Amino acid sequence: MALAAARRLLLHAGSRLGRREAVDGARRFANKRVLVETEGPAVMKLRNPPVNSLSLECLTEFTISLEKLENDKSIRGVILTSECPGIFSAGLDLLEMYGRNPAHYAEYWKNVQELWLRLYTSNMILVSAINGASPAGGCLLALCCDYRVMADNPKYTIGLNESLLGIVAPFWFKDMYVNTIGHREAERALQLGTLFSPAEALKVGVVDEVVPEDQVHSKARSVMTKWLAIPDHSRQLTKNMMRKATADNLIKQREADIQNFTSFISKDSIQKSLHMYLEKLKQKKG
Ligand SMILES: CCCCC/C=C\C/C=C\CCC/C=C/C(=O)SCCNC(=O)CCNC(=O)[C@H](O)C(C)(C)COP(=O)(O)OP(=O)(O)OC[C@H]1O[C@@H](n2cnc3c(N)ncnc32)[C@H](O)[C@@H]1OP(=O)(O)O
Repeated sequence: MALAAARRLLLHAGSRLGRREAVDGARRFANKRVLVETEGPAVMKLRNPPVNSLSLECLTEFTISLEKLENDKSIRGVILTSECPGIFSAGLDLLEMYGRNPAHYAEYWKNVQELWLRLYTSNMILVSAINGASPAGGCLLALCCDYRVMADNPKYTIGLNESLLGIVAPFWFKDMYVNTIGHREAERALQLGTLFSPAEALKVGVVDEVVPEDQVHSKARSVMTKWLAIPDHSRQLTKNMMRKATADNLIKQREADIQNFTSFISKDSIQKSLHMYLEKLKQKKG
């Protein structure tokens, strides 16, 4: 209930802000964690420092921004990128999955599902400009896009690394990985929790193109121009034909998937794994 109210408030605030900035001629709208520019090809920038982790608030704002763009019939495509230097997204927020209660886990997972379904089945053209590290949920965001351009910086890695955390990527993460890189590569990468360098990601097909870091946005724009030249109706029907079965697989068992996640993540052994992983992240600094 509280989240629904927050969502209504954000939508309302978002549209007020959108109107005001449009009057200023700025053609953009924003909430705290997501900035959307609609001048030229629309660009959606995640800005949830330090690492663009997908907290509940961030997921909510992301979903609302996407909804607003979907409702604007003049917007046919969106470039998804990050405002946090060196990080595309660190994925799901570990602090939403650690040390909370089952009701919180259920609420969080419902929102993860919601964002995924919206992104994966969007009628808009989605191009990701991957300008930093993109593990797990960060990779998931990129995989939802129709085309992925990644910055050529060996420090940036991408992949579904859940098994390294002692957790398991759910079946719909797995399905999308299989759809993108094929069964054998997905099986190996999921078990090993592989984080691919840009060159490896290109080779295996996790990304479509790797370009020098200073060209990642211009390349994403030129890709968008090419895709915008295709008639919407035929492209959308084709996209739907390719993705519907995967999305439907979650839609028909959303509630069971929430229950699965909640009981899995609540286990003492899984909480212990997450604790150790969080400690490792802290120690890396010291
Ligand atoms: C058969 C049964 C099956 C049942 C299955 C059912 C359901 C499925 C169950 C679970 C599915 C869960 C799916 C999970 C998906 C995810 O996305 S999990 C998150 C994975 N993400 C990561 O592993 C990334 C971890 N982070 C990093 O590697 C690095 O932070 C970095 C992104 C490369 C950035 O490095 P750097 O710039 O050096 O920054 P720091 O490491 O110093 O980090 C800064 C602070 O940010 C905190 N942080 C980092 N990542 C996260 C995160 N994902 N969530 C929350 N917080 C994060 C980090 O701890 C630092 O915090 P402090 O400053 O120390 O407080």
